Amino acid sequence: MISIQQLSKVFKTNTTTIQAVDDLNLRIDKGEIFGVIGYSGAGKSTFIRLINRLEEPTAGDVIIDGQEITALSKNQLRLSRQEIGMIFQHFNLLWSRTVRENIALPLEIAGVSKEERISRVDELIRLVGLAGREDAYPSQLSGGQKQRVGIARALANKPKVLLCDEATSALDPETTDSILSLLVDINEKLGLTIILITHEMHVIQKICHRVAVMEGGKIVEQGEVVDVFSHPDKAVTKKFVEQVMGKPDKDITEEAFVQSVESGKVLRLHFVGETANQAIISQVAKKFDVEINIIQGNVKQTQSGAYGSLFVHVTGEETELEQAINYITSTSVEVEVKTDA
Ligand SMILES: Nc1ncnc2c1ncn2[C@@H]1O[C@H](COP(=O)(O)OP(=O)(O)OP(=O)(O)O)[C@@H](O)[C@H]1O
Repeated sequence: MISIQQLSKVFKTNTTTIQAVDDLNLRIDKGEIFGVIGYSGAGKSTFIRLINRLEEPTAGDVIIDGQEITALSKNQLRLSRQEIGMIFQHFNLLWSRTVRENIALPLEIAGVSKEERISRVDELIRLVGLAGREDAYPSQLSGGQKQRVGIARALANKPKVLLCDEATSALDPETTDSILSLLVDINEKLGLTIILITHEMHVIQKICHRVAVMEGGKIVEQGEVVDVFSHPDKAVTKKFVEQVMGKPDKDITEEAFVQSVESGKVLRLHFVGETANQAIISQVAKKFDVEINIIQGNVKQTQSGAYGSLFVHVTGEETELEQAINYITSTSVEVEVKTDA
């Protein structure tokens, strides 16, 4: 759906030259939720604004659904932008217009008839969960509601792509989650391709299929979210993974527990991908005559399955224990035996 080739942006001021985006290459599939994460100054905002040419590239190409965006004239670009919706951290709503009027604005600009506008706006209001608030002004809305208006407005012209520029950064955690769920819902219902930029790994974990990590204007690492979570390569990626997983578990309590058990086995079960969805613990407890105690665990759901580990103590007859471990190993859960008491 989107192909980005050797994309660069250099800002020149009187005193300095800043390479904000440096030779980016990326392919994003149709229907994908693709996240770009990076710290402040990494070049994320510049990158996302280059996609719809809110920022003009210094070099490189952006191709969306076969159309070379970077080759369009100003007039062609205006039309083409109707197919690229965008939402912003601070919503960018018109304060003098109601919810309904804000959502209708891009339809007015596109020359859609009044009758059609009314029915499209009604449909969008239902889609984003704003029924009952149609006639409110932005100043009367909560942050989450304002972003819902932003999303409805971005979707008004049925775009192929939705760009999200730190869309949840101004929201509290609970509202963030409700907006992220709405984005997943829209992605699934409409098959919309979504590109988002963020500095929060939680956002990536919750809704993205793939992620690219940006640093110094470059993409330093990219892949499926679970793969990046389980094998972060670069130091910057490891720090982002720690944001949601905490520091790698080398904690004293684990060692102390391993020392203290008198029978059974202490295992660490590693989940990467689909497996955590299979309720493996309850299956093992039902199939084999063993007791399983979960000592500690940290498993996060991502769009492409779960990632994390569980630290468990399993007790029972030796043969049952062995069969249980063999069974777990036969799934894609990785088993690490910490003790053999
Ligand atoms: N209009 C501009 N003129 C000059 N320099 C700019 C301009 N816009 C961005 N930059 C510089 O480009 C670099 C990348 O900025 P950008 O805003 O894209 O990063 P970011 O990862 O989105 O960070 P943040 O989340 O803080 O916005 C920074 O060094 C920034 O100062």
